[in-house]
Amino acid sequence: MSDKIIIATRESPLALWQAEHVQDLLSKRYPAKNVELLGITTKGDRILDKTLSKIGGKGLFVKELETAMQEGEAHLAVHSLKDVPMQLPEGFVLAAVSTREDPRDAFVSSRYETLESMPAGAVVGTASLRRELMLRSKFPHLIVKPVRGNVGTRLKKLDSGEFDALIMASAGLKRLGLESRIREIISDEISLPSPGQGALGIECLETDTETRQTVAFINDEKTRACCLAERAVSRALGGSCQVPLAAYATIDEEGMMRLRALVGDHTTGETAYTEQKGPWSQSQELAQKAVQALLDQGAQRYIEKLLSIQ
Ligand SMILES: NCc1[nH]cc(CCC(=O)O)c1CC(=O)O
Repeated sequence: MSDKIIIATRESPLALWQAEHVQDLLSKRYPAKNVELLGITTKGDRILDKTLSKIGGKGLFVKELETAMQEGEAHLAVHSLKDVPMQLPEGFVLAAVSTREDPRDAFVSSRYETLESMPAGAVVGTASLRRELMLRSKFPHLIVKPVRGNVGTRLKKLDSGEFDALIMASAGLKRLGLESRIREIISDEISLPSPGQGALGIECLETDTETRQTVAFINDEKTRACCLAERAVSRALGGSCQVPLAAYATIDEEGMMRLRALVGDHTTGETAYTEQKGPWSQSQELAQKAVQALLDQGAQRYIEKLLSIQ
């Protein structure tokens, strides 16, 4: 066994926190090993002037990390699972999915206490079509404005008065020690989370059995089943930032999985929604049922319309 483990990571503060977190877990588990980080700036980090859905989506944040693994410069990459494309490139696997930080969205504002209390015409910043759809369908009196950049950049834009509020992932804010910025955790009944939100995904080469075994202890089976069900729904429906889609699964004490998913048209707020329940051992079947239920409600119509205007 080699005595070094190299983790490829993006260099945003959140990505670094997450990579350092895994570095910590690995160092504690394997005190004899040297666990290092390899910071990489991805195309997604460099192009900041366009919305994510227009520049090609999630793949932009992981491709360079995958190249580093292919070229033997790193053993594994740590990602926010929700940023990982639904279909990994040939030759890569999700070696581990960690337990989740809070998967819900957060309301961040210095002007208003809650999303509900915002008056007509107030401006909410988000770069996510899923959050835009939620706002359009449930809070049509609010104005949605795109915001990009990492967590810190977005908060600066909020503080400079460009927006009245932001909707962001609670997980990112908590990890960065910015929990005090959260005015309200938005219920998952109001804002259904994104596939994989709050979980970390560890990616490595499929053939690298040593790394796969090394990181296996970080994997949480139930979280993995939930996230894979969510990702299966997303994959079947186009699976990218270009489609406003939410999918969120939980498993109760009796082992029953509850999978909720929605997809819609963020320009009108129209939404197809489904909820499926069954034993968590059948999570992939539940995902298929959810997809079928969404298609039965005309989900294809939203997806085609979106893809045609891009
Ligand atoms: N799309 C960016 C992104 N990717 C992961 C997180 C937060 C951490 C997570 O959800 O696991 C964020 C920030 C946000 O959506 O506000």
